[in-house]
Amino acid sequence: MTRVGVVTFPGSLDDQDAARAVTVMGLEAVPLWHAAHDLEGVDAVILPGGFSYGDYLRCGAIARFSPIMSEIIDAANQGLPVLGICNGFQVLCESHLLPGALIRNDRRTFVCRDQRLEVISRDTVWTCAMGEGQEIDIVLKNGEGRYIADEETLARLEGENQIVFRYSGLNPNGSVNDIAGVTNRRGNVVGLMPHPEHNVEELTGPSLDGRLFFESLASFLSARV
Ligand SMILES: NC(=O)CC[C@H](N)C(=O)O
Repeated sequence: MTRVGVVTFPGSLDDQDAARAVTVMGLEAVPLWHAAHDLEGVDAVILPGGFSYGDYLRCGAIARFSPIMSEIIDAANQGLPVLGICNGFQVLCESHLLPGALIRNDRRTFVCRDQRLEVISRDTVWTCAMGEGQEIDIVLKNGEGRYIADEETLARLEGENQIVFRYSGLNPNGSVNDIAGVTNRRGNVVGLMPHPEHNVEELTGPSLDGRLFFESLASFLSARV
C-alpha cells in the first residue's frame, strides 16, 4: 500500500486532517515528527498547514531548519513526491525546494473562504489526474498567502510550465500573476496555499476536488512500478 508521510512541526494545525485525507483516499498515513532523521521509507510526504513555530520571523522560516527537512530536501531532490499545503508551501519556499516567497496578504487580514482555482499544469505528480484549464474549488485560509518572486524567476516559472494553479476570479491576497501554487522543475514538489485535505469528504465539502491530488499521486506511483 502507498505510504504517505505527514510531518508534524510544533504548531502544525492540519496534520491530523492531512493524515485523515490520506486514509480516506485508501492510502496509509505515516506520522513523521519534525525532530526525526528518518523518512521511514515513505512513498511521498505532505507538509501540512498550520503555524509552525508560531509563524515567528516569517511563516516556515524556522521549520525549514527542522532535522526532518534535511531528509526531505535530499529525498525531494532525488524525486520523492512532496506536497506543501499552505504553511507547508511556505516551508518549501523557505527551504528553496520551491522558488519565490509568501508574504502578508495585501489586505493585511487573514482570509478564509472557498476558493476557485484554475489548473494550469497537470505536468506534476500531484495534478496529473486533473485537466488543464479545469476549475476546482478548494478551501483557502491564511494570513501570509501572497506569492512573490523576482522578475527573472517569474519569467522562468511562466515559461517552463511551473505555475500549477492560479486563483480564478477575485485574487484573494495580491499574489503576483494570480499564482496559487507552483512546482519545481521536475514536477515532484508542489506547493499551494489552498487546502485540498479539507475537500475530500461529503460531510465537510462543499467540493470533493481535494481528492484529485491523491488520485494524481496514486496514478503517478502506479505508472512508475
Ligand atoms: N492555514 C495555514 O497553514 C496558515 C499558514 C500561515 N500560518 C499563515 O497564516 O499564512
